[in-house]
Amino acid sequence: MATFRTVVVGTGFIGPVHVEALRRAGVQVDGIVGSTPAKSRAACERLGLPTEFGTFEEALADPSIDCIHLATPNRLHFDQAKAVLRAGKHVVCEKPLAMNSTESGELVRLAKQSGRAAAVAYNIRFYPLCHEAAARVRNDTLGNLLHVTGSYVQDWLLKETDFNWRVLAADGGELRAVADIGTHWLDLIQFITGRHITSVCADLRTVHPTRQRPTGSVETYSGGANSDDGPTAAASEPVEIATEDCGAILLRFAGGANGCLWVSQTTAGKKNCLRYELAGAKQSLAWNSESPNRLEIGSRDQPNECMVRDPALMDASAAAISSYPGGHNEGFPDTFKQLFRCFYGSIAKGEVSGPAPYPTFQEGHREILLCEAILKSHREQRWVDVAGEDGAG
Ligand SMILES: NC(=O)C1=CN([C@@H]2O[C@H](COP(=O)(O)OP(=O)(O)OC[C@H]3O[C@@H](n4cnc5c(N)ncnc54)[C@H](OP(=O)(O)O)[C@@H]3O)[C@@H](O)[C@H]2O)C=CC1
Ligand SMILES: O=C1CO[C@H](CO)[C@@H](O)[C@@H]1O
Repeated sequence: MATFRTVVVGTGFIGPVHVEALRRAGVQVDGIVGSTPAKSRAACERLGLPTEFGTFEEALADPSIDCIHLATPNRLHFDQAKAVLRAGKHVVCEKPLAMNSTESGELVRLAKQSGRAAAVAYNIRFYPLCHEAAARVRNDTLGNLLHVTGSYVQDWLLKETDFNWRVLAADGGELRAVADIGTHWLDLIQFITGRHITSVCADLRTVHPTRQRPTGSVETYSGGANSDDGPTAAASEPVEIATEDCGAILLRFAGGANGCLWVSQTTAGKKNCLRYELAGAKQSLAWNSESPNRLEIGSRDQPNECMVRDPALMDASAAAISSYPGGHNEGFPDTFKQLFRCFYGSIAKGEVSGPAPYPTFQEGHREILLCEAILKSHREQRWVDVAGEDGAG
Protein backbone atom coordinates (compact mmCIF):
# COMPACT_ATOMS: atom_id res chain seq x y z
CA MET A 1 0.00 0.00 0.00
CA ALA A 2 1.13 3.61 -0.62
CA THR A 3 2.57 5.39 2.40
CA PHE A 4 0.13 7.65 4.23
CA ARG A 5 0.99 9.93 7.14
CA THR A 6 -1.78 10.21 9.72
CA VAL A 7 -2.58 11.91 13.03
CA VAL A 8 -5.31 10.89 15.49
CA VAL A 9 -7.20 13.53 17.50
CA GLY A 10 -8.58 12.47 20.90
CA THR A 11 -6.61 10.61 23.58
CA GLY A 12 -9.58 9.08 25.47
CA PHE A 13 -11.17 5.67 24.88
CA ILE A 14 -11.30 5.31 21.10
CA GLY A 15 -8.40 7.54 19.88
CA PRO A 16 -5.78 4.99 21.01
CA VAL A 17 -7.87 2.22 19.38
CA HIS A 18 -7.49 4.09 16.06
CA VAL A 19 -3.72 4.34 16.63
CA GLU A 20 -3.36 0.63 17.29
CA ALA A 21 -5.59 -0.33 14.35
CA LEU A 22 -3.77 2.00 11.94
CA ARG A 23 -0.46 0.45 12.91
CA ARG A 24 -1.84 -3.07 12.49
CA ALA A 25 -3.22 -2.02 9.09
CA GLY A 26 0.27 -0.90 8.06
CA VAL A 27 -0.53 2.83 8.04
CA GLN A 28 2.02 5.24 9.50
CA VAL A 29 0.85 7.16 12.61
CA ASP A 30 2.71 10.44 13.15
CA GLY A 31 1.07 11.39 16.43
CA ILE A 32 -1.97 11.61 18.63
CA VAL A 33 -3.22 14.95 19.96
CA GLY A 34 -5.51 15.73 22.86
CA SER A 35 -7.13 18.79 24.36
CA THR A 36 -3.80 20.23 25.60
CA PRO A 37 -0.15 19.88 24.48
CA ALA A 38 0.64 18.18 27.82
CA LYS A 39 -2.06 15.53 27.24
CA SER A 40 -0.84 15.07 23.64
CA ARG A 41 2.72 14.49 24.78
CA ALA A 42 1.66 12.06 27.55
CA ALA A 43 -0.47 10.03 25.09
CA CYS A 44 2.32 9.96 22.47
CA GLU A 45 4.77 8.71 25.06
CA ARG A 46 2.30 6.07 26.31
CA LEU A 47 1.72 4.82 22.78
CA GLY A 48 5.33 5.13 21.57
CA LEU A 49 4.52 7.82 18.98
CA PRO A 50 6.57 10.86 17.87
CA THR A 51 5.76 13.99 19.92
CA GLU A 52 6.03 16.43 16.99
CA PHE A 53 2.40 17.65 17.20
CA GLY A 54 0.99 19.20 20.37
CA THR A 55 -2.39 20.28 19.03
CA PHE A 56 -4.95 19.56 16.31
CA GLU A 57 -4.08 22.90 14.66
CA GLU A 58 -0.39 21.98 14.37
CA ALA A 59 -1.26 18.68 12.67
CA LEU A 60 -3.66 20.50 10.36
CA ALA A 61 -1.00 23.00 9.32
CA ASP A 62 1.49 20.31 8.27
CA PRO A 63 1.08 19.64 4.53
CA SER A 64 2.84 16.28 4.80
CA ILE A 65 0.00 14.82 6.91
CA ASP A 66 -2.39 13.06 4.52
CA CYS A 67 -5.24 12.16 6.83
CA ILE A 68 -6.61 13.07 10.24
CA HIS A 69 -8.76 10.77 12.40
CA LEU A 70 -11.24 12.55 14.67
CA ALA A 71 -11.93 10.68 17.93
CA THR A 72 -13.23 13.63 19.91
CA PRO A 73 -16.61 14.34 21.57
CA ASN A 74 -19.49 14.72 19.10
CA ARG A 75 -19.83 18.50 19.47
CA LEU A 76 -16.37 18.96 17.89
CA HIS A 77 -16.82 16.72 14.85
CA PHE A 78 -18.33 19.36 12.53
CA ASP A 79 -15.74 22.10 12.99
CA GLN A 80 -12.84 19.66 13.04
CA ALA A 81 -13.97 17.67 9.98
CA LYS A 82 -14.58 20.92 8.08
CA ALA A 83 -11.10 22.14 8.98
CA VAL A 84 -9.49 18.87 7.88
CA LEU A 85 -11.23 18.90 4.49
CA ARG A 86 -10.41 22.58 3.97
CA ALA A 87 -6.77 21.77 4.70
CA GLY A 88 -6.92 19.34 1.75
CA LYS A 89 -6.60 16.17 3.83
CA HIS A 90 -8.57 12.93 3.95
CA VAL A 91 -10.64 12.46 7.10
CA VAL A 92 -11.98 9.62 9.24
CA CYS A 93 -14.54 10.95 11.71
CA GLU A 94 -16.02 9.07 14.63
CA LYS A 95 -19.77 8.62 14.79
CA PRO A 96 -22.19 10.32 14.95
CA LEU A 97 -20.86 12.52 12.15
CA ALA A 98 -22.28 15.78 13.52
CA MET A 99 -24.78 17.30 15.96
CA ASN A 100 -27.55 17.88 13.36
CA SER A 101 -28.30 17.41 9.67
CA THR A 102 -27.45 21.01 8.73
CA GLU A 103 -23.90 20.27 9.85
CA SER A 104 -23.73 16.76 8.38
CA GLY A 105 -25.24 17.96 5.06
CA GLU A 106 -22.58 20.66 4.83
CA LEU A 107 -19.86 18.08 5.52
CA VAL A 108 -21.16 15.91 2.68
CA ARG A 109 -21.00 18.89 0.28
CA LEU A 110 -17.52 19.87 1.49
CA ALA A 111 -16.23 16.31 1.15
CA LYS A 112 -17.52 16.15 -2.45
CA GLN A 113 -15.95 19.50 -3.36
CA SER A 114 -12.65 18.63 -1.71
CA GLY A 115 -12.02 15.46 -3.71
CA ARG A 116 -10.75 13.88 -0.49
CA ALA A 117 -11.92 10.62 1.07
CA ALA A 118 -14.23 11.03 4.08
CA ALA A 119 -15.29 8.10 6.24
CA VAL A 120 -17.41 7.74 9.38
CA ALA A 121 -16.14 5.06 11.78
CA TYR A 122 -19.13 2.71 11.70
CA ASN A 123 -16.74 -0.15 12.43
CA ILE A 124 -19.30 -2.87 13.19
CA ARG A 125 -19.84 -3.46 9.46
CA PHE A 126 -16.28 -4.80 9.47
CA TYR A 127 -16.96 -7.94 11.48
CA PRO A 128 -16.43 -10.48 8.69
CA LEU A 129 -19.70 -12.30 9.43
CA CYS A 130 -21.61 -9.03 8.94
CA HIS A 131 -20.12 -8.82 5.42
CA GLU A 132 -21.12 -12.49 5.04
CA ALA A 133 -24.70 -11.62 6.02
CA ALA A 134 -24.72 -8.79 3.45
CA ALA A 135 -23.48 -11.21 0.77
CA ARG A 136 -26.22 -13.71 1.66
CA VAL A 137 -28.88 -11.01 1.34
CA ARG A 138 -27.38 -9.89 -2.02
CA ASN A 139 -27.27 -13.47 -3.32
CA ASP A 140 -30.91 -14.00 -2.31
CA THR A 141 -30.06 -16.91 0.01
CA LEU A 142 -32.60 -15.55 2.50
CA GLY A 143 -35.35 -14.98 -0.04
CA ASN A 144 -37.56 -11.93 0.11
CA LEU A 145 -36.72 -9.94 3.26
CA LEU A 146 -39.72 -9.95 5.60
CA HIS A 147 -38.55 -8.31 8.83
CA VAL A 148 -35.49 -7.18 10.77
CA THR A 149 -35.31 -7.01 14.57
CA GLY A 150 -32.57 -6.44 17.11
CA SER A 151 -31.06 -4.39 19.87
CA TYR A 152 -27.96 -2.60 21.07
CA VAL A 153 -27.68 -2.64 24.87
CA GLN A 154 -25.04 -1.65 27.42
CA ASP A 155 -24.92 -1.13 31.21
CA TRP A 156 -22.23 1.48 31.74
CA LEU A 157 -24.78 4.31 32.31
CA LEU A 158 -27.12 2.22 34.51
CA LYS A 159 -26.60 4.14 37.75
CA GLU A 160 -27.57 7.71 38.56
CA THR A 161 -23.92 8.25 39.51
CA ASP A 162 -22.66 7.14 36.06
CA PHE A 163 -21.64 10.17 34.05
CA ASN A 164 -20.02 11.01 30.73
CA TRP A 165 -20.13 13.97 28.30
CA ARG A 166 -22.55 11.91 26.14
CA VAL A 167 -25.41 12.40 28.62
CA LEU A 168 -25.39 16.18 27.99
CA ALA A 169 -27.21 17.29 24.84
CA ALA A 170 -24.74 20.17 24.38
CA ASP A 171 -21.80 17.75 24.10
CA GLY A 172 -23.29 14.63 22.55
CA GLY A 173 -26.42 15.83 20.76
CA GLU A 174 -30.14 15.86 21.58
CA LEU A 175 -30.42 12.10 21.07
CA ARG A 176 -27.97 10.09 23.14
CA ALA A 177 -28.38 6.29 23.30
CA VAL A 178 -29.85 6.21 19.79
CA ALA A 179 -27.11 8.42 18.31
CA ASP A 180 -24.29 6.82 20.30
CA ILE A 181 -25.07 3.13 19.79
CA GLY A 182 -28.40 2.94 17.92
CA THR A 183 -26.83 4.47 14.80
CA HIS A 184 -24.29 1.61 14.71
CA TRP A 185 -27.22 -0.84 14.43
CA LEU A 186 -29.09 1.31 11.91
CA ASP A 187 -25.97 1.72 9.76
CA LEU A 188 -25.19 -1.98 9.97
CA ILE A 189 -28.67 -3.13 9.06
CA GLN A 190 -28.95 -0.76 6.10
CA PHE A 191 -25.52 -1.97 4.94
CA ILE A 192 -26.48 -5.65 5.27
CA THR A 193 -29.93 -5.37 3.70
CA GLY A 194 -28.95 -2.80 1.07
CA ARG A 195 -32.22 -1.02 1.95
CA HIS A 196 -32.89 2.36 3.45
CA ILE A 197 -35.14 2.83 6.46
CA THR A 198 -37.91 5.10 5.23
CA SER A 199 -40.14 5.70 8.31
CA VAL A 200 -39.82 5.37 12.07
CA CYS A 201 -42.05 5.37 15.15
CA ALA A 202 -40.17 5.87 18.41
CA ASP A 203 -40.83 5.73 22.16
CA LEU A 204 -37.81 6.91 24.19
CA ARG A 205 -37.21 7.21 27.92
CA THR A 206 -34.82 8.98 30.26
CA VAL A 207 -34.39 6.62 33.22
CA HIS A 208 -32.38 9.19 35.20
CA PRO A 209 -33.72 12.73 34.69
CA THR A 210 -31.00 13.80 37.16
CA ARG A 211 -27.45 12.39 37.28
CA GLN A 212 -24.55 13.09 39.60
CA ARG A 213 -21.74 14.80 37.68
CA PRO A 214 -18.25 14.29 39.16
CA THR A 215 -16.47 17.59 39.57
CA GLY A 216 -13.37 16.12 37.81
CA SER A 217 -13.25 14.74 34.22
CA VAL A 218 -14.57 11.29 33.28
CA GLU A 219 -13.46 9.00 30.48
CA THR A 220 -15.79 6.66 28.62
CA TYR A 221 -16.50 3.37 30.49
CA SER A 222 -14.60 4.56 33.58
CA GLY A 223 -17.57 3.99 35.98
CA GLY A 224 -16.65 0.52 37.23
CA ALA A 225 -18.42 -1.42 39.96
CA ASN A 226 -18.13 1.14 42.77
CA SER A 227 -19.40 4.27 41.12
CA ASP A 228 -22.33 4.88 43.47
CA ASP A 229 -20.24 5.22 46.58
CA GLY A 230 -16.75 6.40 47.45
CA PRO A 231 -14.96 9.32 45.82
CA THR A 232 -17.34 9.81 42.87
CA ALA A 233 -20.36 10.45 45.09
CA ALA A 234 -18.33 12.67 47.42
CA ALA A 235 -17.20 15.03 44.64
CA SER A 236 -20.25 15.39 42.45
CA GLU A 237 -23.12 17.75 41.68
CA PRO A 238 -26.66 17.01 40.40
CA VAL A 239 -27.30 17.75 36.70
CA GLU A 240 -30.61 17.57 34.83
CA ILE A 241 -30.54 15.16 31.91
CA ALA A 242 -32.72 15.57 28.82
CA THR A 243 -31.20 12.81 26.66
CA GLU A 244 -32.68 9.29 26.53
CA ASP A 245 -31.24 6.24 28.29
CA CYS A 246 -33.32 3.74 26.32
CA GLY A 247 -36.06 3.40 23.77
CA ALA A 248 -37.88 1.36 21.12
CA ILE A 249 -38.10 2.23 17.45
CA LEU A 250 -40.43 0.63 14.91
CA LEU A 251 -38.99 0.65 11.40
CA ARG A 252 -40.22 0.48 7.81
CA PHE A 253 -37.74 -0.33 5.07
CA ALA A 254 -37.82 0.55 1.36
CA GLY A 255 -39.15 -2.51 -0.47
CA GLY A 256 -41.65 -3.48 2.21
CA ALA A 257 -39.79 -5.13 5.10
CA ASN A 258 -40.48 -3.85 8.61
CA GLY A 259 -38.83 -4.31 12.00
CA CYS A 260 -37.85 -2.88 15.35
CA LEU A 261 -34.79 -1.82 17.33
CA TRP A 262 -34.37 -1.64 21.12
CA VAL A 263 -31.55 0.58 22.42
CA SER A 264 -30.45 0.91 26.05
CA GLN A 265 -27.47 2.09 28.08
CA THR A 266 -29.13 0.92 31.32
CA THR A 267 -29.36 -2.90 30.88
CA ALA A 268 -27.48 -4.54 33.79
CA GLY A 269 -24.97 -7.13 32.68
CA LYS A 270 -24.95 -6.21 29.00
CA LYS A 271 -21.57 -4.60 28.46
CA ASN A 272 -21.73 -3.83 24.76
CA CYS A 273 -24.14 -6.13 22.99
CA LEU A 274 -25.52 -5.62 19.48
CA ARG A 275 -27.90 -8.25 18.11
CA TYR A 276 -29.85 -8.62 14.90
CA GLU A 277 -32.15 -11.14 13.28
CA LEU A 278 -32.96 -10.88 9.58
CA ALA A 279 -35.98 -12.94 8.55
CA GLY A 280 -36.38 -13.83 4.88
CA ALA A 281 -38.97 -15.98 3.11
CA LYS A 282 -36.44 -18.87 2.86
CA GLN A 283 -34.00 -18.41 5.76
CA SER A 284 -33.16 -16.21 8.72
CA LEU A 285 -29.78 -14.95 9.97
CA ALA A 286 -28.94 -14.02 13.55
CA TRP A 287 -25.75 -12.45 14.95
CA ASN A 288 -24.56 -11.13 18.32
CA SER A 289 -21.52 -8.86 18.74
CA GLU A 290 -20.61 -10.65 21.99
CA SER A 291 -19.92 -13.85 19.99
CA PRO A 292 -18.99 -12.23 16.67
CA ASN A 293 -17.36 -15.27 15.10
CA ARG A 294 -20.68 -17.17 14.81
CA LEU A 295 -23.61 -16.56 12.47
CA GLU A 296 -26.83 -18.51 13.01
CA ILE A 297 -28.65 -19.61 9.89
CA GLY A 298 -32.27 -20.58 10.51
CA SER A 299 -34.37 -22.79 8.22
CA ARG A 300 -37.93 -24.04 8.51
CA ASP A 301 -37.58 -27.37 6.66
CA GLN A 302 -34.03 -28.43 7.51
CA PRO A 303 -31.80 -28.29 10.59
CA ASN A 304 -30.52 -24.89 11.60
CA GLU A 305 -26.80 -24.19 11.08
CA CYS A 306 -24.14 -22.15 12.82
CA MET A 307 -21.43 -20.73 10.56
CA VAL A 308 -18.10 -20.18 12.31
CA ARG A 309 -16.03 -17.36 10.82
CA ASP A 310 -13.56 -18.96 8.43
CA PRO A 311 -12.09 -17.19 5.41
CA ALA A 312 -12.00 -20.53 3.58
CA LEU A 313 -15.79 -20.90 3.81
CA MET A 314 -17.13 -17.36 3.61
CA ASP A 315 -18.09 -15.17 0.67
CA ALA A 316 -15.05 -13.47 -0.93
CA SER A 317 -16.17 -10.05 0.42
CA ALA A 318 -16.13 -11.40 4.00
CA ALA A 319 -12.90 -13.38 3.53
CA ALA A 320 -11.23 -10.16 2.30
CA ILE A 321 -11.73 -8.51 5.72
CA SER A 322 -10.68 -11.53 7.77
CA SER A 323 -6.98 -11.81 8.62
CA TYR A 324 -6.90 -15.05 10.60
CA PRO A 325 -7.97 -18.63 9.90
CA GLY A 326 -11.16 -20.03 11.42
CA GLY A 327 -10.99 -20.68 15.17
CA HIS A 328 -8.58 -17.77 15.68
CA ASN A 329 -11.12 -15.28 16.96
CA GLU A 330 -11.34 -11.76 15.60
CA GLY A 331 -13.07 -9.00 17.56
CA PHE A 332 -13.65 -5.29 18.19
CA PRO A 333 -10.06 -4.02 17.51
CA ASP A 334 -9.95 -6.04 14.27
CA THR A 335 -13.00 -4.20 12.90
CA PHE A 336 -11.09 -0.91 13.06
CA LYS A 337 -8.08 -2.48 11.39
CA GLN A 338 -10.25 -3.81 8.55
CA LEU A 339 -12.09 -0.50 8.17
CA PHE A 340 -8.79 1.36 7.87
CA ARG A 341 -7.29 -1.22 5.46
CA CYS A 342 -10.35 -0.74 3.33
CA PHE A 343 -10.28 3.09 3.56
CA TYR A 344 -6.58 3.53 2.77
CA GLY A 345 -6.61 0.69 0.23
CA SER A 346 -9.41 2.44 -1.62
CA ILE A 347 -7.57 5.80 -1.61
CA ALA A 348 -4.41 4.07 -2.84
CA LYS A 349 -6.41 2.69 -5.79
CA GLY A 350 -7.63 6.22 -6.61
CA GLU A 351 -11.29 5.37 -5.89
CA VAL A 352 -12.04 8.63 -4.04
CA SER A 353 -14.97 9.86 -6.17
CA GLY A 354 -16.71 6.52 -6.92
CA PRO A 355 -18.82 4.29 -4.65
CA ALA A 356 -16.81 3.60 -1.51
CA PRO A 357 -16.32 0.25 0.27
CA TYR A 358 -16.46 2.00 3.67
CA PRO A 359 -19.11 4.15 5.46
CA THR A 360 -18.94 7.59 3.86
CA PHE A 361 -19.98 11.04 5.07
CA GLN A 362 -23.11 10.57 2.93
CA GLU A 363 -24.03 7.56 5.06
CA GLY A 364 -23.08 9.40 8.25
CA HIS A 365 -25.44 12.19 7.15
CA ARG A 366 -28.20 9.65 6.59
CA GLU A 367 -27.78 8.43 10.18
CA ILE A 368 -28.24 12.00 11.43
CA LEU A 369 -31.42 12.35 9.34
CA LEU A 370 -32.65 9.10 10.88
CA CYS A 371 -31.88 10.43 14.38
CA GLU A 372 -33.87 13.57 13.64
CA ALA A 373 -36.84 11.54 12.40
CA ILE A 374 -36.64 9.33 15.53
CA LEU A 375 -36.60 12.32 17.87
CA LYS A 376 -39.49 13.98 16.02
CA SER A 377 -41.48 10.74 16.12
CA HIS A 378 -40.92 10.39 19.86
CA ARG A 379 -41.87 14.00 20.55
CA GLU A 380 -44.96 13.93 18.35
CA GLN A 381 -45.85 10.29 19.24
CA ARG A 382 -46.44 9.28 15.61
CA TRP A 383 -44.78 7.71 12.54
CA VAL A 384 -42.33 10.06 10.79
CA ASP A 385 -40.77 9.68 7.31
CA VAL A 386 -36.99 10.00 7.15
CA ALA A 387 -36.00 13.15 5.21
CA GLY A 388 -34.31 12.77 1.82
CA GLU A 389 -30.54 13.16 1.84
CA ASP A 390 -30.71 16.62 0.28
CA GLY A 391 -32.49 17.56 3.52
CA ALA A 392 -35.95 17.72 1.91
CA GLY A 393 -38.70 15.85 3.76
N1 LIG B 1 -16.85 3.53 16.69
C1 LIG B 1 -16.80 3.17 17.96
O1 LIG B 1 -16.84 2.01 18.29
C2 LIG B 1 -16.64 4.20 19.02
C3 LIG B 1 -16.87 5.51 18.74
N2 LIG B 1 -16.76 6.46 19.69
C4 LIG B 1 -16.93 7.87 19.30
O2 LIG B 1 -15.64 8.49 19.41
C5 LIG B 1 -15.74 9.80 19.92
C6 LIG B 1 -14.89 9.91 21.19
O3 LIG B 1 -15.42 9.05 22.16
P1 LIG B 1 -14.54 8.51 23.40
O4 LIG B 1 -13.19 8.18 22.96
O5 LIG B 1 -15.35 7.47 24.04
O6 LIG B 1 -14.52 9.81 24.31
P2 LIG B 1 -13.49 10.17 25.48
O7 LIG B 1 -14.16 11.19 26.30
O8 LIG B 1 -12.99 8.93 26.11
O9 LIG B 1 -12.29 10.84 24.66
C7 LIG B 1 -12.43 12.05 23.95
C8 LIG B 1 -11.07 12.69 23.84
O10 LIG B 1 -11.13 13.88 23.05
C9 LIG B 1 -10.30 14.85 23.68
N3 LIG B 1 -10.61 16.20 23.29
C10 LIG B 1 -11.58 17.02 23.77
N4 LIG B 1 -11.51 18.21 23.14
C11 LIG B 1 -10.47 18.14 22.28
C12 LIG B 1 -9.87 19.06 21.36
N5 LIG B 1 -10.37 20.28 21.20
N6 LIG B 1 -8.81 18.64 20.63
C13 LIG B 1 -8.30 17.41 20.80
N7 LIG B 1 -8.82 16.51 21.66
C14 LIG B 1 -9.88 16.87 22.38
C15 LIG B 1 -10.56 14.60 25.16
O11 LIG B 1 -9.59 15.24 25.94
P3 LIG B 1 -9.91 15.65 27.48
O12 LIG B 1 -10.08 14.34 28.20
O13 LIG B 1 -8.74 16.42 27.90
O14 LIG B 1 -11.18 16.46 27.43
C16 LIG B 1 -10.48 13.09 25.19
O15 LIG B 1 -9.16 12.65 25.22
C17 LIG B 1 -17.22 10.04 20.12
O16 LIG B 1 -17.72 10.71 18.99
C18 LIG B 1 -17.83 8.65 20.22
O17 LIG B 1 -19.17 8.61 19.78
C19 LIG B 1 -16.41 6.14 20.98
C20 LIG B 1 -16.22 4.84 21.33
C21 LIG B 1 -16.30 3.75 20.39
O1 LIG C 1 -19.31 1.20 19.80
C1 LIG C 1 -19.35 1.90 20.80
C2 LIG C 1 -19.25 1.30 22.11
O2 LIG C 1 -19.81 2.08 23.12
C3 LIG C 1 -19.48 3.44 23.10
C4 LIG C 1 -20.07 4.10 24.31
O3 LIG C 1 -21.44 3.95 24.37
C5 LIG C 1 -20.00 4.03 21.81
O4 LIG C 1 -19.71 5.40 21.71
C6 LIG C 1 -19.35 3.34 20.70
O5 LIG C 1 -19.77 3.80 19.48
